[in-house]
Amino acid sequence: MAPAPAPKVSAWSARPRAVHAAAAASSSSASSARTLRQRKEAVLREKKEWDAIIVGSGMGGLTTAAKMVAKGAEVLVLEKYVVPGGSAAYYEREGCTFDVGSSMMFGFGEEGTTNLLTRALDSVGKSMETIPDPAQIHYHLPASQAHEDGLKVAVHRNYREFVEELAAKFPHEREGIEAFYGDCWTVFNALNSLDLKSLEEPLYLLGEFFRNPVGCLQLAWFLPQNAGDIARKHIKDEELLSFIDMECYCWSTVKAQMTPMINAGMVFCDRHYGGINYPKGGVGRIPLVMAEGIEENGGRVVCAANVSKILTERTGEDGRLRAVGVTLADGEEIRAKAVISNATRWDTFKRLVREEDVPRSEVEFFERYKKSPSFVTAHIVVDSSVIQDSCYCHNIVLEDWDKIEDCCGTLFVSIPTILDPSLAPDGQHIVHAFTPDYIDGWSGLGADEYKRKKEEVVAEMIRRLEKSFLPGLADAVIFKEVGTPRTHMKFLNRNDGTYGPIPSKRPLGLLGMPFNRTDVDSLYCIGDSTFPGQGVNAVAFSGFACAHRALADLGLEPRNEVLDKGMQSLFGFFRSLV
Ligand SMILES: NC(=O)c1ccc[n+]([C@@H]2O[C@H](COP(=O)([O-])OP(=O)(O)OC[C@H]3O[C@@H](n4cnc5c(N)ncnc54)[C@H](O)[C@@H]3O)[C@@H](O)[C@H]2O)c1
Ligand SMILES: CC(C)=CCC/C(C)=C/C=C/C(C)=C/C=C/C(C)=C/C=C/C=C(C)/C=C/C=C(C)/C=C/C=C(\C)CCC=C(C)C
Repeated sequence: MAPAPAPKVSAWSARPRAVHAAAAASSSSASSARTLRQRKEAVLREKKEWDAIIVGSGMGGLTTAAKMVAKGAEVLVLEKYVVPGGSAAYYEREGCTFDVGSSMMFGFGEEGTTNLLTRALDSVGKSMETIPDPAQIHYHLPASQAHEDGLKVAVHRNYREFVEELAAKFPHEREGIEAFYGDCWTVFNALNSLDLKSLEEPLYLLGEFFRNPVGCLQLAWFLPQNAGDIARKHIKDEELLSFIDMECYCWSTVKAQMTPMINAGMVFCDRHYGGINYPKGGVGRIPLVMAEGIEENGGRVVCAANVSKILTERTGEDGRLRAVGVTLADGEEIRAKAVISNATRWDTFKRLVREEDVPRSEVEFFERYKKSPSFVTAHIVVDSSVIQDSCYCHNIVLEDWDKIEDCCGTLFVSIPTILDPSLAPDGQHIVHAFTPDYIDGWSGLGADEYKRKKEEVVAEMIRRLEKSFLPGLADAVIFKEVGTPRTHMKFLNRNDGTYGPIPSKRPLGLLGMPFNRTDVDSLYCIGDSTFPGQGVNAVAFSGFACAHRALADLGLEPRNEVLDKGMQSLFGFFRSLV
């Protein structure tokens, strides 16, 4: 994840990106700000009350909006930054288009029900050209007695090819490998047979149960389990178990024993089923195209609109607390029947909601989950001669198994120009290198010290890349832009720049993760602080689920009040066990 100063984009508009960028290039920053302000004022004059306001236009927010406008709801998305997308946005420099953070797209295939990005676009009448990635990741892992030159494994798009490659490195564990990934397929096939909607909506849940009891029971079985426990049932080799830890860590930022099995099933199979697919023109195209579709379906996506408070009132005979709208940083109040927050839970309940209104359930969430680290990221433009033809787009580098979870331990590297050369000028490649780090080490530094520390960290990244698979990298660098946890905090509005929540202690699978409703009526959460957690396809699921639940509460989808109440109590009971 990354990045740097604001892209020179003048205003959000429902136009193709080329037009958008061209408009940007011709605008001064003062006129950009004016255009954004004028558009915001015009949109706010359109209605006195919206069906739903969505705070933030990350992929969680946009997916929710897309599913809601498709059912006729009047939805306003408010984004603090100048373009939509959050972690999936883009910026442009020196003729290159950089992905701010997300670059490995799950859920972008053609088949099944788990391809949530494809389906969210489809719901607003949009589709995108994608480029299939032949491998999800190429791992460059520590050397051992058995693997003297380091453990090198490519996770091929073709499942059998991947299993054969791994089994060739661990022949004595062939059965364990087949059994562990086989369990992952059981999870995935069950997920991929459901019409994915809100688990908080009992009519839907009962319908799915009667349609597909085996799939639902399989999911219920795996729901409280973690990937590490299942792996340990089948596999004994410590090096292979460390490999499974890395397979989990590189997307969940925790090892296998802390990673919910449902999520592992999703990630370890979607990469072979639908495959990893890169959107032509860069990841930042997805939010632009989706926002365009939302607007074409009557919704509004307004940028440079910073929400400073979620408005609550005690209304109705029951006197219960309800969210009734938001206040913007410029003091403007906007009313809505539902407020949906795509900000992290820390930002939502420690900044946007008044302290006296924070429900007990949210305090418990802060006890169960803590903030994962942020990232130091470098977008490096290099002479293309340094990237060999055999190089894959996504790579992981680790030299010492004990350092997998350390700050700056695991090094992630994407080279998106391998898939889409149009992102950089001819003869150049983009190397996006990033490594986990906490805000603490970056807070309170003076300007010179901050700059020096950035240089040091990036020099070390380049040194490691030269040693592992990019010899000659240092001499090939043309341009580099470095982001730190401070950058993430500032531009992505994420508390301490965190990548998302991680369990404070060993979780019961996904049971501790809250769904979309909160204990403040009409206030919902989406994004990575809700079920099923981090990841673009995961936050897209939170959007599908939240849209369904909120539409039911607005009377735009079927609901049954008695069953709803029973379900709420049941979930409350489950969570008290956790
Ligand atoms: N696949 C990858 O390579 C990769 C890499 C990085 C991140 N990701 C994933 O992306 C996920 C994040 O998606 P998300 O949708 O939950 O969140 P997000 O952080 O992407 O988007 C949240 C949006 O809300 C906006 N916002 C926050 N507070 C606001 C306020 N007060 N007013 C107006 N706007 C506000 C932010 O500016 C941001 O645009 C992470 O979980 C991570 O896993 C994936
Ligand atoms: C209620 C009861 C009791 C029962 C019932 C049962 C049932 C029915 C259940 C159901 C469930 C469900 C539906 C679930 C769902 C889930 C999901 C959808 C999930 C998803 C997930 C996803 C994910 C996790 C993803 C992730 C991803 C990520 C994070 C990524 C990342 C990446 C990165 C960081 C990059 C890397 C790079 C390089 C290597 C360079």
